[in-house]
Amino acid sequence: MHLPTLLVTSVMINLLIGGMLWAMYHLRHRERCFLYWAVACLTFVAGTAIAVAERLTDLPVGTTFVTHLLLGLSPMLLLAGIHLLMDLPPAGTRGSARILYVASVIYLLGLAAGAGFDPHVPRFLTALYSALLFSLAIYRLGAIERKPRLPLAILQTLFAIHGTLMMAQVLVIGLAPVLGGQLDVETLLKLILVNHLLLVSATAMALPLLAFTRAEQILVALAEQDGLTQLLNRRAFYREGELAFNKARKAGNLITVLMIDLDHFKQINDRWGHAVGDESLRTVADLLTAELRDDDVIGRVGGEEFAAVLRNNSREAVEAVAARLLQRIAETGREINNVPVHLSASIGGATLGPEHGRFQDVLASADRALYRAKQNGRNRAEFVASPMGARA
Ligand SMILES: Nc1nc2c(ncn2[C@@H]2O[C@H](COP(=O)(O)OP(=O)(O)OP(=O)(O)O)[C@@H](O)[C@H]2O)c(=O)[nH]1
Repeated sequence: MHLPTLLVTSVMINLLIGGMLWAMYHLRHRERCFLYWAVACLTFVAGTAIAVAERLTDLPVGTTFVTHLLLGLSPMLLLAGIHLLMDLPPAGTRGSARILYVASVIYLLGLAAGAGFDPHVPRFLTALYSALLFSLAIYRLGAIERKPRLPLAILQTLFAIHGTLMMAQVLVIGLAPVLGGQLDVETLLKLILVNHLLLVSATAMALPLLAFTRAEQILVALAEQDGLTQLLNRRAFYREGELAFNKARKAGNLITVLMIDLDHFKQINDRWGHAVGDESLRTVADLLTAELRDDDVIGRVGGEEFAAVLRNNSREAVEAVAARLLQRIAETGREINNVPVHLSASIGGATLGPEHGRFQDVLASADRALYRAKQNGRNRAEFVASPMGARA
């Protein structure tokens, strides 16, 4: 392996990838994560180029410091780009931020103190610092809740291999003085460098994949969301409800559908205006989200009509939930936007029974119960009697 050839190849690959990311930054309406990643590639190129120049000419001592500063900055920018893309706080959690600051200060001081003495010292420090950054990146990626799973798993794997490789470099340099002639340090370091180059290229390919799947995920979420209340829209609610129905059927569990319709909503709009009407809808949506469980399915299925699928509940428990919802809607909706709206709702409920062959059948039963609640004076809940729903 000819080292200058390796380094020049590295510069070329990173220039190409950096250029590609730079182009993506412009094509993707200046999405800043691409800029960070492009600059990460370019700082790596600059660091490597200075390292080559250092080998070929007699550059002053300070250049080693600058070289490694750039090489250490590169994974840092990579991590910052991921934070931007995934809407994570810039420095991560308080614990990881502290680790990052302390490590960065030690790294800088170590570089400043050791760069002039032995060429292996800055390589040792940069590898150690990079390994730490890769570990932090794995940790931060693991903590992301809404995941585009595949690209995140690919990136975590690449970071794990890269971090291990950097630790191997640390070990090789660290053990060299102890093992003396038994270790062919230069050959091992070249081997690590080749793998490092491959990993840099693979990581740069995985980053746009992460950005694109993330963008698609956001678009899909928007297409399934009701713009006013952020609840599931009708289509998404039906799909999720059907999934819950099929799961419950298979497992022999209960589910209950609640149809929740606001009372005399037309009058609220007519009397107080659409802004108050909209705020009332948002208030009820927030209330449903707060009162129901995380794994319940909640949607806005019509203008002033909401629906929920409650999982694994007995009829008695669901009746108590409905009563609590009515009470909370009346309490919270007494005054909205400083006007006495006196909001109330009617609820129709149906628990999965043998007569329900499809999810739509449970919905139809809940709709009939809702009709009864409206007929019987509103601000109340009615349930469809079901042979299976009665026991639990
Ligand atoms: N502000 C606002 N109003 C809406 C929205 N979607 C539907 N509506 C209104 O909701 C009202 C629904 O009226 P109706 O279907 O007659 O029902 P209601 O007045 O609630 O009467 P009952 O359901 O019988 O108690 C209509 O006036 C719609 O214009 C919305 O997104 N925002």
